[in-house]
Amino acid sequence: MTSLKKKIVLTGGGTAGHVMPHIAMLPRYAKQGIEVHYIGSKGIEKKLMSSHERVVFHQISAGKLRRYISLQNLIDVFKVAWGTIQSFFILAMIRPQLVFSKGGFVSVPVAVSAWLLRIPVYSHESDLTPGLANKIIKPFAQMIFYSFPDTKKYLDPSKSRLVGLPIREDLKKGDAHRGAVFCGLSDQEPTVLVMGGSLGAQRINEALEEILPDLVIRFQVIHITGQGKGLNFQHPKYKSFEFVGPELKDIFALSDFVVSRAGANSIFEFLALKKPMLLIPLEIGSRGDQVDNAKCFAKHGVARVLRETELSGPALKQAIESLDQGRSQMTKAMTDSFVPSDAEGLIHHAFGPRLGVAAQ
Ligand SMILES: CC(=O)N[C@H]1[C@@H](OP(=O)(O)OP(=O)(O)OC[C@H]2O[C@@H](n3ccc(=O)[nH]c3=O)[C@H](O)[C@@H]2O)O[C@H](CO)[C@@H](O)[C@@H]1O
Repeated sequence: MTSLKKKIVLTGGGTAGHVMPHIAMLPRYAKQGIEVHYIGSKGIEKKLMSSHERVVFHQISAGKLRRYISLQNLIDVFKVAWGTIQSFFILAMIRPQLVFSKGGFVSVPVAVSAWLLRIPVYSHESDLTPGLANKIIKPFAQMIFYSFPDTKKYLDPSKSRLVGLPIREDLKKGDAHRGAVFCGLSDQEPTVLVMGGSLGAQRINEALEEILPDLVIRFQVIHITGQGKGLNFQHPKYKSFEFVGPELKDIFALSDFVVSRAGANSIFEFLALKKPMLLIPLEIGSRGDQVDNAKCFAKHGVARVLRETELSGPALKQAIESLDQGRSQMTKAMTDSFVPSDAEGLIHHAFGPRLGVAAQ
């Protein structure tokens, strides 16, 4: 029997990109008195959720959805099967009104178990083209929400809805001075932030290393390198981090523009904060989702793109200088955003009836 308490189960993981939109939604659930559970693996989702006291985290075994032949795939079949059994019993115990999946390999066993238990499954696609997890989840889901208007053509119109990408509200409250103090830099000098998504990007780091001695003549450089991918470069105008937690909002506020991978969360955050961006989408060894994300932003004049296959020190330097010159034009183009600016509609119009939340 379904209890009367409003409960939601969240799932998704593997990289921060599959967790951040859930974090963005947490204050909204709290405001509505909704009890939040998270089913995930021992990976990044556990780490990121552990600082949120109101979320009950349930760890399951997870495998990876690989697109190539590997012995590891066989082992992972058993891990996924065990993860499905674990999810089934966890969901049977919680009996939430719905499961909300953000994709990533851990979400598939949770969605399948929810479907077996007749618990409605909703999913959200961050990227322009649907990822493997969402493709698998599609038949089990009541509705797939999406971020980019162009995603519409990949989904069934009666079972999908454009809502944008939930951004952490907190990111809009950054302070440049606080950012400068945190980085040991000045808040009066032009500053560029270089980041390679939540995992860092070795190729971007290498190209940057080549041009750093030149770049710091003109700019302060903040570099988010990714775990274990730091450089041996020291300069008073260069500051690097492996990963940044709550201080990221202040770093964003301090930065005049950004050089980044084209992960959906990152680029929607830059758009919301009106940060001009040079995107170097992950291309080599990827399904190409970031290439599509970047192309779409470039088409709307809110990003410039440097292809990974053309990436080199000199190409990066030239692209940064050219972006610096075209910054104000890009900021102007960001004023009329081509996507919904927030995802309030998600909770009120989509989940609302299930969770007993009135539309506002
Ligand atoms: C290698 C890989 O599979 N990448 C995928 C992954 O990227 P990735 O996990 O890098 O995802 P995104 O760039 O979308 O999001 C990264 C998130 O981490 C945050 N952040 C980053 C660095 C940091 O120091 N602190 C911090 O909080 C960013 O602000 C952002 O919210 O998910 C994205 C969204 O589905 C996809 O588009 C990417 O293709």
